[in-house]
This record gives sequence, C-alpha cells and structure tokens, in this order.
Amino acid sequence: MSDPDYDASGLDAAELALLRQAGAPAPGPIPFKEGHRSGFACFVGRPNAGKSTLTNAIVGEKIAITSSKPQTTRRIIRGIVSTEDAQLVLVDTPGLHRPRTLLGERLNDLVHETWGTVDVIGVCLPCSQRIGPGDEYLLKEIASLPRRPKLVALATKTDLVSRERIGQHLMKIASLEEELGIRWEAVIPVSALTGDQVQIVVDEIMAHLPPGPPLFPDGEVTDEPDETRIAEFIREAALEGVSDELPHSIAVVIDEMNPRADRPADKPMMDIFASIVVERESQKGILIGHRGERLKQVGQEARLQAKELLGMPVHLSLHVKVMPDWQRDPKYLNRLGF
Ligand SMILES: Nc1nc2c(ncn2[C@@H]2O[C@H](COP(=O)(O)OP(=O)(O)OP(=O)(O)O)[C@@H](O)[C@H]2O)c(=O)[nH]1
Repeated sequence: MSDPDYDASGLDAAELALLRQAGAPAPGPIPFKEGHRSGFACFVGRPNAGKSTLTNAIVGEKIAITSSKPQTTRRIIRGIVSTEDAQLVLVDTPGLHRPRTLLGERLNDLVHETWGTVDVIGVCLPCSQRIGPGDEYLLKEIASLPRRPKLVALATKTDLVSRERIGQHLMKIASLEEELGIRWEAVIPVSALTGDQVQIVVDEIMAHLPPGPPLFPDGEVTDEPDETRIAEFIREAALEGVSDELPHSIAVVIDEMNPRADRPADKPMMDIFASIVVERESQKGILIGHRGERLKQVGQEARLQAKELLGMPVHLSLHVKVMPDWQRDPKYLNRLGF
C-alpha cells in the first residue's frame, strides 16, 4: 500500500516503519544540502558498557537512564544530532539477556527489531573489562541479522585504564573481525565521561549513514514525550541506592499531568501524579522508607529535573502501587507501555 506522505523519500520499508513509530513528520519538506546523510544508529554492549552515558554525551541532554546497576535501560529512547551535512537519530535499546520473564522476551524481541532497522551499530566494548563470551555472543547475534548494519567498534571508558591497556584492547577488538567474520568500519577509543573522542564517534557514525534528507525538523533533540522523560527521572531517582534485585521490579506510570488551572499566564505550574509500580509489599516498604523519607527524597529529586525540563514549577505527587508479577502479565505490560 502506498503512503503519499513518504513517497520520494528514498527510505526503505523498515526505516519508514521506525519513522512512523517515532512520530516523525514527512521527510520531504525539510530543506537540506546536496550530499546530506541521515539515518539511525544504536549502541549495543554488555550491561554497564556505557551505552546510555555515551548517548547522553552525544545528544547533550539527559534522555536515557544511567545507573551503576546493570540493565536499567528499558525503553527505546531517541536522541537526534543535526549538522548541516548529516542527521543522526540515536535509538537506545535495552541490553540483550537471557529471557526469564515475558518482559525479558519482549525486550529481546525489541532489541532484534531495532538492530535490524538501524544503519549503524556502535558496539561498546569497555576498556576496563576483558572481551568475553558475553561480547562474542552479542556480536554473533549481530552477524546473523538478515540485514546487517555497518559496525563501528567503540572502546569505551578509556579514562579508567592506561594507554598500554587501551592499545591491547584495540588489538583484541581488531582481531574479532577474523574470529567472528565481521567487519569494523572503524575502531575508536572513547570516554563518554571526559568527552574525549566523543565528537570523533559522531563524525564516524555520520559518515556511514546513507544519503538522504533530514528525518526530523532542525533543533529537535529528542522526540521523547515529556511524560516519558519525567517517568524516567522518577524511576532513576527511585533506583538510587536500592538493593540489587529491585531495578527490574520498578516501573513508573504518569497517571496525570496537567497545567494547574487558575494560574496567571506568566506564572504557570504543572501538576503531575505518578505511580511507582513494584511487585511486592516488601519492595513498597523499601521505596517509601522510614516515615516516607525515601519517597520524599525521590519526589524532590525528580521534581527538580521535571521543573528544569518543563521550565516551570512542578507539583509532583508520587504513589507506590504493588502489582504482583507485572513483568509476567501481558495486561500490566500493556498498561505500562511495553
Ligand atoms: N569512568 C567512566 N565511567 C563511565 C563511562 N561511561 C559510563 N560510565 C559509567 O559506567 C556505568 C554504566 O554506564 P551506563 O551508561 O549506564 O551503561 P549502559 O551500557 O547503558 O548500561 P545498561 O543500561 O546496564 O545496559 C555508570 O556508572 C557510568 O557512570 C566512561 O567513559 N568513563
């Protein structure tokens, strides 16, 4: 079936599907320079490899959750980098892991779906850890994709190790080409924390995007709705300093978000009502804390970030709900947007 909005765009069906899903406007009307490139990229790597931090360093705004605990990146979050010559749309995927719940299975499907529709995959291999079976598993999965994107190897967290160690790591990465039958377009050492080589990563990825017009209007940093980002601020604040088994059990839903009525036009205020969803009563107790102190702290942190994002004062009301087994129940997963 033809879609007149997207005719003449030169994009293939998978790219168009991703664009539609992202709610992008028709690519045609945006003016662009001859030789302009555009497309999608994502970062993959073992848990804690530094994917979210690199995404943030590139996009320059806090859009993905970063945390010292593995596997907190669950949603696909996009950041957009536009220059005169190219537009890069970054898609953030959750980590690939052995599925133990329905949520795990859906996330893995999502990962494969995303990998198959991007133009470039940045494979994050932290210098501070040896390349192991987990990394090789991931690369074999990529190598087996029917439509294989271009691959750029990123030796992340260079600030943590010596130059000598970086050298060894780069040699090992290069040797994976032959070992696994893959091809690197480039191998780049980078530190998202200090910003060292981040621009090189952007330039290199952009160089491998296909020719095409900008996919999003200029100046747009992320198309993630404010509600989703605020839910992520809350989730991140709630995850601060909690025990290791909790991250997978927390989800955040924005129940209501409305500008407060009766405020003067020059002094707006946003009322936000949100639920933090956990699986067990015991987890609810941990989150709320002694006399509600912990939840209050979570609320304060998230409120400040929401205020900065929205540019107006925010009243944030948080509730903790217990939904047993929400990760296994399709009804809950649908409600939570997975
Ligand atoms: N020193 C240093 N630490 C980094 C760097 N990049 C990321 N980190 C830290 O490594 C940890 C994991 O980073 P994330 O960006 O959350 O990693 P991720 O790959 O997105 O992790 P998952 O969501 O678990 O898949 C965090 O504590 C970061 O602060 C870096 O360049 N240098």
